[in-house]
Amino acid sequence: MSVDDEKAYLRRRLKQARISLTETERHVSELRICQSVECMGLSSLSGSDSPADIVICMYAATQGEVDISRVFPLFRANGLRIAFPLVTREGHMDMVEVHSLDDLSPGRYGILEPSRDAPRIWPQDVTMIFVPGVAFTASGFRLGYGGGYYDRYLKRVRPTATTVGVGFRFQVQGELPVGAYDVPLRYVITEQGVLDCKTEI
Ligand SMILES: Nc1nc2c(c(=O)[nH]1)N(C=O)[C@@H](CNc1ccc(C(=O)N[C@@H](CCC(=O)O)C(=O)O)cc1)CN2
Ligand SMILES: Nc1ncnc2c1ncn2[C@@H]1O[C@H](COP(=O)(O)OP(=O)(O)OP(=O)(O)O)[C@@H](O)[C@H]1O
Repeated sequence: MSVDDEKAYLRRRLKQARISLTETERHVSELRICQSVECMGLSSLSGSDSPADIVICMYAATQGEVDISRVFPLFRANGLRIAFPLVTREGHMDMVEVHSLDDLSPGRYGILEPSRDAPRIWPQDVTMIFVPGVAFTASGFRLGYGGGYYDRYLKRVRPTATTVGVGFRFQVQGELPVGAYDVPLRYVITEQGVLDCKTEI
């Protein structure tokens, strides 16, 4: 199988598995995952930055991705700045600050997005970014929908930004086809806990 065929096969299989979860399975896993997302996000408050200087990038779940939006109110209550992806053109996205989930409306690919007119976050200001995906490895490699959006975006954030993949445990694969553009993530959160990708092989 060619690398592209292998990626296409994995995307099909894992997207199917994601939407096949029962409502209860999804609910239980999402609650556990959100606890880790909460801890990880709030850990950014223990550094020297004031909360207003901390920018956390979230995402609006689509196609059965883990929905982490329930942590939004807690992050906001702690004064953190939250941003969501906005597709700007094919293969490219920016992050836009969001004050309320009501600021989001359906955009490209039907995903909830912030307004095109709202100010963009400077990628160098990103403190932490939660990254959805179709598949991950314990070493932090990630397979997305194939648009290269996160691959390109992760190259623009500051090197000290904490990059965190979010998925269900079955999305963690032993190996994935790795491309030259792939930027490995620092952590991967699943319902079984947090994988520290620096210590995983
Ligand atoms: N929740 C979420 N938001 C995100 C991403 C993501 O992966 N998840 N992105 C990260 O990339 C960007 C959007 N990228 C996407 C790229 C392709 C498809 C998609 O559904 N592609 C179709 C085929 C193309 C089409 O419908 O035009 C498919 O997969 O079948 C969705 C999102 C920005 N926002
Ligand atoms: N930094 C980059 N500059 C130019 N092209 C890139 C870059 N990153 C990725 N690409 C291209 O984008 C396409 C998709 O890459 P890949 O299959 O790794 O996407 P993905 O990680 O599955 O998708 P996404 O990041 O949108 O979820 C590939 O053809 C790749 O060559």
